[in-house]
Amino acid sequence: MVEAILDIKDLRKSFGALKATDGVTLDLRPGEIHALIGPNGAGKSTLIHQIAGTLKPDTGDIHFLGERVNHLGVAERARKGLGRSFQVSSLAPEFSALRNVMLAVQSKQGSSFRFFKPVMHDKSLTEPAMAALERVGLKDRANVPAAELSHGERRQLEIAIALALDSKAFLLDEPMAGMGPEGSRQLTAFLDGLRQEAPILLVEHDMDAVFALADRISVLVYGRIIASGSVDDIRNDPEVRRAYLGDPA
Ligand SMILES: Nc1ncnc2c1ncn2[C@@H]1O[C@H](COP(=O)(O)OP(=O)(O)OP(=O)(O)O)[C@@H](O)[C@H]1O
Repeated sequence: MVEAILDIKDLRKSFGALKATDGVTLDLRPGEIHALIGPNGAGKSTLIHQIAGTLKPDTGDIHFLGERVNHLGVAERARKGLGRSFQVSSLAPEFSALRNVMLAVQSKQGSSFRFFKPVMHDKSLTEPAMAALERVGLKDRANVPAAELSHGERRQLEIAIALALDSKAFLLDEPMAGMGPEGSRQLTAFLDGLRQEAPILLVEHDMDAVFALADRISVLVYGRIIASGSVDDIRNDPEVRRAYLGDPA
């Protein structure tokens, strides 16, 4: 069996009486896009935040590249190669797109201060940062402050940062949100290729994108995975159709 890059076992998280994550077990294998779908409030973002390290699970295990990472903070997980793009952005809004990616390159190189070189002229930072921006289609927006980018462009910028960090897996929470049809098409094509580099756990409401991209789909309802399988399995699953895809009960 193929070793999973990311392995989640029996994860649980409650907010008061609400079981937002209720015993979730799933994995992410090399080369795949594993989509996580479910109705609003099903617990998709809560799950992604626990995997990324921004939220602490009550119980359960998260293994990344064979190592238990429950105790690690978000920055440490990112440095180990867990790349992410969230609904709530983690960008430095006043910095340009380029500078935001350069910060990631710099953190990966392990040097937080450079006394002898003005950073914006340091090619060891600017070149990989520009390359990452070019890959996500933001080269022409490199000098625009993150705060002035559109919602969709900020998502692209977060993916560029994840690329610059040499991510070994990507956690993407609704990357299509706020994109027009053309933007969604471009991002779909980009993610299609990205899976070769590192597998993607994709939370997405855009079902066209999910059905076009996913190798596997897991369906989350009330914090539980009610079904997991191929696109065809999920499309034809009567319980999924009732709970999520809108069939009458
Ligand atoms: N910090 C919190 N405190 C209390 N309840 C929370 C908190 N975060 C999320 N919840 C609740 O947990 C449940 C799951 O929310 P979550 O945002 O994970 O769902 P989701 O599937 O991502 O929804 P959407 O598709 O709308 O983004 C919801 O009922 C939500 O109200």
